[in-house]
Amino acid sequence: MADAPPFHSPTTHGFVRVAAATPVVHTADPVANAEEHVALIRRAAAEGVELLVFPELSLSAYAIDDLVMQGALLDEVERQIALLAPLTAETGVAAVVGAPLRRDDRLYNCAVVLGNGRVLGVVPKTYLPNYREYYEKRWFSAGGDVSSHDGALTLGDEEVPFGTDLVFEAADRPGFVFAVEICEDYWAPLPPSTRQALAGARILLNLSASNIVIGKAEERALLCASQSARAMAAYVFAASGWGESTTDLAWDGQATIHELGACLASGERFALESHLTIADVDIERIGLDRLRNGTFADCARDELDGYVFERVLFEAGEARTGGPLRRPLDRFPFVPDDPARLDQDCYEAFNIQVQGLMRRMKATNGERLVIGVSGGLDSTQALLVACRAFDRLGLPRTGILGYTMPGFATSEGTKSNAWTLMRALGVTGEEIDIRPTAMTMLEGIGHPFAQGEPVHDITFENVQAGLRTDYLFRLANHHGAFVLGTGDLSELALGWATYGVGDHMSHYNVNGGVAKTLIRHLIRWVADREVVGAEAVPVLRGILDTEISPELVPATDGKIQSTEGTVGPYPLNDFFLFYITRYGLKPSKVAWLCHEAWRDASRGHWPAGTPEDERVEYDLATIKHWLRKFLVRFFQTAQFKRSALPNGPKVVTGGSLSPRGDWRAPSDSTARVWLDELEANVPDA
Ligand SMILES: Nc1ncnc2c1ncn2[C@@H]1O[C@H](COP(=O)(O)OP(=O)(O)OC[C@H]2O[C@@H]([n+]3cccc(C(=O)O)c3)[C@H](O)[C@@H]2O)[C@@H](O)[C@H]1O
Ligand SMILES: Nc1ncnc2c1ncn2[C@@H]1O[C@H](COP(=O)(O)OP(=O)(O)OP(=O)(O)O)[C@@H](O)[C@H]1O
Ligand SMILES: NC(=O)CC[C@H](N)C(=O)O
Repeated sequence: MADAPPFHSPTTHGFVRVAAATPVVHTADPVANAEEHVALIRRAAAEGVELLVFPELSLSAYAIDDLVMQGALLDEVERQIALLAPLTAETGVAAVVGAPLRRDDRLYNCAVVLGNGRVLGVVPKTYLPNYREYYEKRWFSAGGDVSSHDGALTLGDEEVPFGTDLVFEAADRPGFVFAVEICEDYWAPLPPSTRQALAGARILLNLSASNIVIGKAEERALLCASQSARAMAAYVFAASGWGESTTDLAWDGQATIHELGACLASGERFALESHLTIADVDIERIGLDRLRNGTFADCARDELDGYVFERVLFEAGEARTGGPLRRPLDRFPFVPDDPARLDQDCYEAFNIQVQGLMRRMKATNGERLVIGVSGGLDSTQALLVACRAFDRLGLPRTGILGYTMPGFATSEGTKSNAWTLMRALGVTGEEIDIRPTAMTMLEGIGHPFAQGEPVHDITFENVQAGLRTDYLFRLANHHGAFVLGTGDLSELALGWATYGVGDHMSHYNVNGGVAKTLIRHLIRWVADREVVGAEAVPVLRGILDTEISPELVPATDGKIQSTEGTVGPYPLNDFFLFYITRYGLKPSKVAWLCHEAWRDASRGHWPAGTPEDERVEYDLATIKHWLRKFLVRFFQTAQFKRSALPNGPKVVTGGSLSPRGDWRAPSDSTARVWLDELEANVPDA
């Protein structure tokens, strides 16, 4: 039996390591340029790169004007291609180089794809710029109508596939399919890479020689980002830099790698040394996203009518890339590290919540709502949303009826936070002690706690959670109000709520679309910006410092009931939730990514405002332990709660778990397939 693929390799988890090369250019000197190529291919191999793209006309240089028509130069370019090809077998790197090549009395501006020691194929440039500073039609023929079915290209003694209809596919690595276009091609309204993607290419390469003028780098990055988003692909862009002739123009050597709209890596511009820009692209995620988004396949059916792409097969070989992962990876998928992005996300999340509630208040002519205020994170966030909604609707905050309802395990700390918060926000505060009613119910059902026995089981917990909800619903009737729900997305993922007659139910829930890790930052954001006034800021900071607890079971030996002690740390659960619901990734990949993100607290960035004591790390065994529990909760035991949810807005792309807002699943399923995959593919140590 073959050995299991190495767990700690990006290749095992569906990544391909790609690079954009920025060689120092030697004007009209193919021999010197080939030397730069050799050095960069070797360096790429040492970095575990599997696919490397060079700039446009990288073997001749781009800005050589009429010299590109010289026989000596064209012959030398062909000789250097023949010398470079074997290096791709020796190193295992597939390399795409730029070259002017002749066929049938025409000269083409080409991308030459080298792999497995030979020329796999040659793709001519489709769109030749011939305006302002560009004169390409003076030298080159446009390749748009060149099809590999109309004949090969002769290079030395070899006949190689030649056309704009080529996509290159690794026979031994599902989804490792790439295609190439050349500079101006992606300035066209319909770049060739669009159809290449529809034909199955997941990695799109652009060999470019784009002179730099003010503002151009931003424009190129925009095109790369948008093409990677629209074509649902990775887009690798390599522009020529230092050494290109500055007779009339200048060259910055921009190199970027984008995937599904996001920038994974960008190289140094205006550098004087040859260098590589490297990133691991997730071809599996691209495949899953295309699968999920039916529009991609529908568009392929419409737009590929009449186009026949030729698949050129090559061998990618065994996994050579070791960890760590070479791409940005947020520890908190719902909470970006970048402060500007986090600010924007908080602004949007808070306003989505506020707008959702305002619409419902308007639609019901509501002027009052009731909410249970515990002094915990979720009810605090819902209360902040309510205050802002009331302010914007011009309603007095006294119409928000906050009830703090101490039970058998409510601590003085949270109760006093609840009161301070309600007072600081100027809402109507009331207190209802639920213990006498809870005792009556426990007695009525014959529960041993009513006889003085310290039995703190699920029934004991749910009697309290249920009574609070019962009170809130009847108070709503009594005051002509509706009940504002507080349960968050992470709790819904875990089924961490009391079903039906419990905190699971409300008339409208503003938090159901917000993950717990984001709720923390939202409260911080509201406090920092004094969105609901300055008075509540100190108590909001105090609430952020309180351990998360349902406070349904009394503390033992001074230790309060810890939610995260039972369900696992929310940062891990939110990580699992995001990758499983948003992309449908396998548990083993989620575990590996999570380990990459969390194994070393000193690596990478933390979202602004993360306290020092929350900057922790997790080993693989811990991650596997909690992921196992998550899978059971998420796939097996919690869905019935999600199948019956109150209304509330979808907030994050990671998904809403409402059966109407996004996630649909059976309430009687099993977690077996996910657990089996986890056990089979994640080592214990
Ligand atoms: N698939 C399915 N279809 C229909 N019914 C199903 C079912 N699976 C279980 N059930 C039934 O559902 C009941 C179990 O569900 P449920 O009554 O909700 O009870 P359960 O999930 O066992 O307990 C609620 C949990 O949430 C925690 N909680 C409660 C309140 C607030 C917070 C918080 O911190 O936010 C946490 C609490 O500590 C406790 O661990 C059982 O009667 C079971 O028979
Ligand atoms: N002592 C309490 N007084 C009033 N309402 C409560 C009390 N305890 C719980 N609730 C209500 O039940 C909901 C669920 O309780 P839970 O403890 O999960 O939430 P929380 O305390 O707001 O937030 P977190 O789960 O982040 O601690 C609360 O949001 C609140 O609306
Ligand atoms: N080499 C090219 O195709 C350059 C054209 C491209 N539109 C540019 O502005 O850089």
